[in-house]
Amino acid sequence: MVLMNPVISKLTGKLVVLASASPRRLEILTNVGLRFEVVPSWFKETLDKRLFKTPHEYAVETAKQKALEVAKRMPFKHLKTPDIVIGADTVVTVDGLILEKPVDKQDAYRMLSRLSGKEHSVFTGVAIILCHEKEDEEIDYQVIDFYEETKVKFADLSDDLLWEYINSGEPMDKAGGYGIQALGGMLVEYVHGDFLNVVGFPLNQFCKKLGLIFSPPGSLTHNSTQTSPQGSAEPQGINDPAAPDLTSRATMQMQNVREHETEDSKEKLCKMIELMDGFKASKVLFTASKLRVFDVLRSSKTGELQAEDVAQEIKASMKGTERLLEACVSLGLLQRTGKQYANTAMSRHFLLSDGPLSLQGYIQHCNELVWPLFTHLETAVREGTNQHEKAFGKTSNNLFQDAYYSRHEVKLRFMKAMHSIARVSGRDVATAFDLSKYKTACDLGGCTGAMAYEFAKAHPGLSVTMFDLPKVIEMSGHFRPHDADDRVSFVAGDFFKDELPKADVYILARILHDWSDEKVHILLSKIAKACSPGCAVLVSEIFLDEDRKGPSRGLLQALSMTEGRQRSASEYSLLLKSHGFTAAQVKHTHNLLDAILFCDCGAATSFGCETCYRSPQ
Ligand SMILES: C[S@@+](CC[C@H](N)C(=O)[O-])C[C@H]1O[C@@H](n2cnc3c(N)ncnc32)[C@H](O)[C@@H]1O
Repeated sequence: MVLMNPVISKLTGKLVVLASASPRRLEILTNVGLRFEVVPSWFKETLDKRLFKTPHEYAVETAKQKALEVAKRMPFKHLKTPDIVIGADTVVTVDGLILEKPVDKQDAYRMLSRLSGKEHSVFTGVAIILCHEKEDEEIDYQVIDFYEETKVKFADLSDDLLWEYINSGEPMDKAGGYGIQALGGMLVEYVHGDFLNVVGFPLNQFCKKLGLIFSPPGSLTHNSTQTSPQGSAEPQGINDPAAPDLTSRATMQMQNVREHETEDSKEKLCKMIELMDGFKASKVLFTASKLRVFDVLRSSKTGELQAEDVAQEIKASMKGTERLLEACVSLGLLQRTGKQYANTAMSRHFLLSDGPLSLQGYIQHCNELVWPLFTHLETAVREGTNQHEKAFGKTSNNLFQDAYYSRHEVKLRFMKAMHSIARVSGRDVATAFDLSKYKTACDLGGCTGAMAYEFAKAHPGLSVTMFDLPKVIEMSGHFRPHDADDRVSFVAGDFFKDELPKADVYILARILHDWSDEKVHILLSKIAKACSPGCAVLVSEIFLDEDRKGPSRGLLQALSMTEGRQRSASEYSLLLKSHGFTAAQVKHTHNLLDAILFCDCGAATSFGCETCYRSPQ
């Protein structure tokens, strides 16, 4: 018997297409009464997994590409336009690895023994493509996507059992090398989450999503009315004798749609207000930092002060101080009990000038340098140039030599800014990859050495040479940590002109984005020349999403850049590839900077390359 799901019934009369040849997905959807055509996708599953922050993003993107390929092909090859195309992709992940379908029995054995005795995750990404034919016969594709995660634990599996299972042939066409719905069920100790998700399709969430598309929250669920995804009401079922009064139902429906729209527009308004006031919030943070409000509160005996005491300490007016403190409370930078103000955990963490993770240096840089540049944004956009001259009355052909290092206090401020970001992100960058096989590293443009010290701390066998312009090296002593490691040494030079120190790993942290492709090629060719076979290059930057739609931190920074540009991980990979470096591993650290490790494994050993895992050549 088929239990007629009211949501599934909404699809009656529509051309629904499943863009998958998987018999398991076909069975799951047929069992709930869905009528559909199967058009297997021609999309090759070749997306570079390393470019995705999480396995589910990879699965969702693959599902989306599979479904879009079918949706776009059908009007030409099949001469009909589907209403809905469903795509799905299932991956298994364990120990940070994505397991796909095994290529042979040995591969299946490797996968299954990795899963033995452990919990792993099964992710299915699903994409629902709604195809709308427009008046000009163009087709509009609306994509709704989601994913489901289920945790599965395997029992400890003996080699005999594994080989018996592998020889049954079942693992070969299945992600992770097993099928839970058949013999593979014997391997499983427990399942947490949607079982059908492990089989290949998260039916429950799929139905919920269809419910949201065809009957958004608040609308009537009676199957004789329907709300389109855009929110317009469409009364149906005129001939249904059991249907209640259609006019009042349609009116209620419209009311619900309007409520929904009101909620939606309120959310949009909040977002707009946040954007309009964003600059005020930044300036409050900059000013409170510059006036040392957070340090003053910390150094009081009880950690809290009244507004008048703060005003006295920072030598400012009572009225202005009170307004500033109140604004800080509203932004979560301070807390207030009665008349007493105190730091919040966030400000204790990042805003005390001597804290290990202090962002004070960077905040002052934003206030004194980035802020004036942004006040000329309109001209910068019109002219396509950096507004250094307008903001500071000086041209800057070379950002570092002409702008940052022209005056002592500006140089110090810039170095403090770099230092604070390197302190906050350095540990995550330094520990992003296993560098234990390397003995020497060179941090090119290492500034204060903060990143170099983090690398030395994270890798006990590594000596790090910090290389930067002479004007920087002469001041780096100011930033030397009290427990400075003597495996860090300093060399002065210009990386475009001078010979680079020899090293096994070259670190480029926030260097390449400052330069045009042309300059990047000059620097990379110098690194390639200094490199011996087997050496590596570690690039750490904000990586733009591949579609350049985010992260906004990177795209906003680009607006005040001079000759440089922000790039995606694959753009960096292309630049390095032309100098013989292969992108080996990508790490999204969830901190301020991400990282890619490139290797020059042209002369890999007969065992293959341990960094990029390429087979022997
Ligand atoms: C954006 S900062 C990055 C600092 C550091 N790598 C970090 O992540 O904190 C760029 C660094 O490159 C250095 N630099 C710029 N041009 C250089 C050159 N021609 N030779 C050597 N270093 C240079 C600057 O002095 C500065 O320290």
